[in-house]
Amino acid sequence: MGSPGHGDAAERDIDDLPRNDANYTALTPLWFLERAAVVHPDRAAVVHGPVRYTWAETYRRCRRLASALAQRSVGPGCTVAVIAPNVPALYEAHFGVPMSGAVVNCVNIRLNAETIAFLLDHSVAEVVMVDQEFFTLAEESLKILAEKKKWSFRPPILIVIGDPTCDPKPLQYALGRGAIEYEEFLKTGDPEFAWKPPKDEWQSIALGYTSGTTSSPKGVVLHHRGAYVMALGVAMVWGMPEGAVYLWTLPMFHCNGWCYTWAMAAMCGTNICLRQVSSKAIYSGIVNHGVTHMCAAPVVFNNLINAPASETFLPLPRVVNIMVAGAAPTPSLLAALSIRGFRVTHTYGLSETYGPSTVCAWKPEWDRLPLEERSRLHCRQGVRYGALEGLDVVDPKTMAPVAADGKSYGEIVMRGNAVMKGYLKNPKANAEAFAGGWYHSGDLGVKHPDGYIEVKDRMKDIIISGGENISSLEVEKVLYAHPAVLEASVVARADEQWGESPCAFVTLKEGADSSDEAAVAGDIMRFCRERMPGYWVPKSVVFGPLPKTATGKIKKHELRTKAKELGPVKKSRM
Ligand SMILES: Nc1ncnc2c1ncn2[C@@H]1O[C@H](COP(=O)(O)OP(=O)(O)OP(=O)(O)O)[C@@H](O)[C@H]1O
Repeated sequence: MGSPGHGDAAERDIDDLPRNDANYTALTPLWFLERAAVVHPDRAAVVHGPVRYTWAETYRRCRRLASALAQRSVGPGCTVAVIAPNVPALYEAHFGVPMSGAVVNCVNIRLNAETIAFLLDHSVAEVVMVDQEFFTLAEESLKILAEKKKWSFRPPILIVIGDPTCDPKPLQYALGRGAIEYEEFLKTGDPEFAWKPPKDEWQSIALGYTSGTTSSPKGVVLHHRGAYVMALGVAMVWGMPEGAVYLWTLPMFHCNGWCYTWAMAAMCGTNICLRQVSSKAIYSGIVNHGVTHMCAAPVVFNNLINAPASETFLPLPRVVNIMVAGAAPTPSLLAALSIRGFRVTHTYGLSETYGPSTVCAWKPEWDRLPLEERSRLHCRQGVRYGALEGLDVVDPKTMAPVAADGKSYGEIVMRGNAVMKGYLKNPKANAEAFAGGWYHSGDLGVKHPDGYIEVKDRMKDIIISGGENISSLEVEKVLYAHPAVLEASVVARADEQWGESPCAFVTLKEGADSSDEAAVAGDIMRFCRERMPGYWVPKSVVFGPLPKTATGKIKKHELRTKAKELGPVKKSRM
């Protein structure tokens, strides 16, 4: 069969035009900073207490950082670890470190010294930048590392980040121990440093370790291309306007703040730093700084809606957009936020996908539905980001998509430019994670007839009772609707009769009558029985505070250990 249209193949050269320096450049989010400094040089870029840097200043500071690192031979192939809460230096590291060619590794500040020693060793960190409050933690980690490596230990360059909003003593201590002060380090760098973008967009920009809620930490490596694509993708999905004021309620060390670090430069917005997240600090940011956007795990927003009136500022002075992800929000949480005037966007993703990769894209026709129905639909994790090319729910063995019936369980898998390069030095984990040409999330979900996916559980969290799957998330949704429940988490407990049965760990709201725990537990079980199949109802309810990760996720593995300590649920005599 001849080719359609005019002429023969030799005459068509539509695909023969070559790339050159004028029409092709490696994608990187670093250019966003250069542009922000040109477009809005005087606009506040980073605000932290009395500290305020404009975009022009931020660009100069980042170039200084890159130059100071380069002068010490820190460049491509090197890793710079940063141990800090949400302070300006951590934001600057997202640009300054990759501008030197090196990779930024933002370390979770809630880890212990042994784990940090493991990470610094694994990533071969050449530089450790540490906030003054965490200096002794870093010192302890380096001591552990030195003991382990013995003669082969090459101490990294140790930089301490001082914070004028804090007690100066820890800073003085760090300086006395020979650490270089961050501001002094910056002074050694050139503010006009001619940084170079990566030659290849596949070059690594960031390394982040998984929090280890399901296994030991794995080093997730991200590239410049993915960071660029996602920086634009996360702004687009939210309809984020130019000049947005973003409150850092989400740790920047958690997947680079879901790429909002780089996105804020793309949008020439203002970053409001928060050392410590509290409901009071959030409302104060909204009132005093004009915050328009913030992200966090459900637990942060759950605290916000349950905050005492003295810490609350309602009605909100303007619409405040919040993005919730990191764990499943419940319909009751979404409804409560909506009633208070927050515009909620629900997204879902993992460290391995640069943060969120699905969004429960809102449909205008849902506006007409009753609040309860709206919240139920909104709890679903939704559809893929524009920045992700593939997402499905499949049978993990055959890779065949499950039926879009809202019932058939499968594994959620992703593919595209917003999927990590891989785990650092872990070929076995990479082979498993990328089996069949997809990234395997380890999350179980269903696909609804409208194409929206819904996470049902982590594969490791699903409860199998008498051969039936019970989604711990579904049980939690109901528990959160109980008027006395502040927080709840459900795990499997061994059961003599059914193999496993749900065990609920619950924290009660302030003011709830907890004098008779057995009576409250009975009431909770009754409440569940009226709203779910009998075999879903928790057979045990344990009261107390719930263990959480730095990002506010409930540590289910610790609860599973507690459930194990309780021993099996005895066979009931009928
Ligand atoms: N909107 C959401 N709804 C339900 N679950 C979510 C949502 N967003 C994230 N998650 C859960 O969080 C997980 C990703 O979390 P993250 O990448 O931060 O790893 P982690 O749990 O902190 O650590 P580790 O991978 O070591 O267990 C997802 O796999 C999913 O189980």
